[in-house]
Amino acid sequence: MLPNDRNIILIGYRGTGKTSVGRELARRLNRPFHDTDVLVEAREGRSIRDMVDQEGWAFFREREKAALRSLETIHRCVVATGGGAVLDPENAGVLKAMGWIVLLTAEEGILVRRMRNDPASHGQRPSFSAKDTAELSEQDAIRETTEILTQRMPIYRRLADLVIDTSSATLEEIVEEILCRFSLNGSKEAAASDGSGSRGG
Ligand SMILES: Nc1ncnc2c1ncn2[C@@H]1O[C@H](COP(=O)(O)OP(=O)(O)O)[C@@H](O)[C@H]1O
Ligand SMILES: O=C(O)C1=C[C@@H](OP(=O)(O)O)[C@@H](O)[C@H](O)C1
Ligand SMILES: [Mg+2]
Repeated sequence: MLPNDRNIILIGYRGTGKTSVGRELARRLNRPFHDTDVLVEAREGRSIRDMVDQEGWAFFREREKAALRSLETIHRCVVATGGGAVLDPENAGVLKAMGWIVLLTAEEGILVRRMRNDPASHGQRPSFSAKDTAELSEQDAIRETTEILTQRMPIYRRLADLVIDTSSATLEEIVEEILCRFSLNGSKEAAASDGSGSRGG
């Protein structure tokens, strides 16, 4: 498979833009787009919030893992993962094998504000704590986000081939950066694989 035939996989915390960037990136590349949250909700016929409220987080994580497994053999696609998908080491291995991994990051306060302003949060982002997200003060939500990011960032960074801070970037700028780096990366890989990169000046 040519390097640029690889899948592009988006990882990162809730609200970093994986779904929005992934959808636009797929459009620009004219490639299929898969969002694991959407796959899980479609298969279960209910929202993530209902799944978690009625069955618990473990139920959702099992369905998320199955959704990821169903994507294992795809090529030339763009995949947006849910922010917690990488926590399962088997999922991390599947993602690493699936393609080129882009980690999206943003400052905690920006993430909290984006999620509070996102209508999709109610159904797709149930609280990790006992209190409902909407009941948390902004400060408590920032504190919760900071705590969870402290645990997750090492996992995210270990998997990432490219890291983009989205805190003050527009969707367009992020997509352009990924397209540019994907094409550069692809030509480097192609050169390395056919040896043309070794003929230095
Ligand atoms: N770069 C950005 N600048 C401003 N708002 C953004 C940006 N990326 C995403 N958003 C907004 O943040 C919210 C969450 O985006 P989403 O793509 O669902 O993120 P994720 O899939 O990582 O949770 C949405 O309301 C989206 O419009
Ligand atoms: O970070 C997480 O554990 C989660 C992130 C969400 O997806 P987004 O990252 O697309 O919001 C969704 O999978 C669920 O609420 C769990
Ligand atoms: Mg998403």
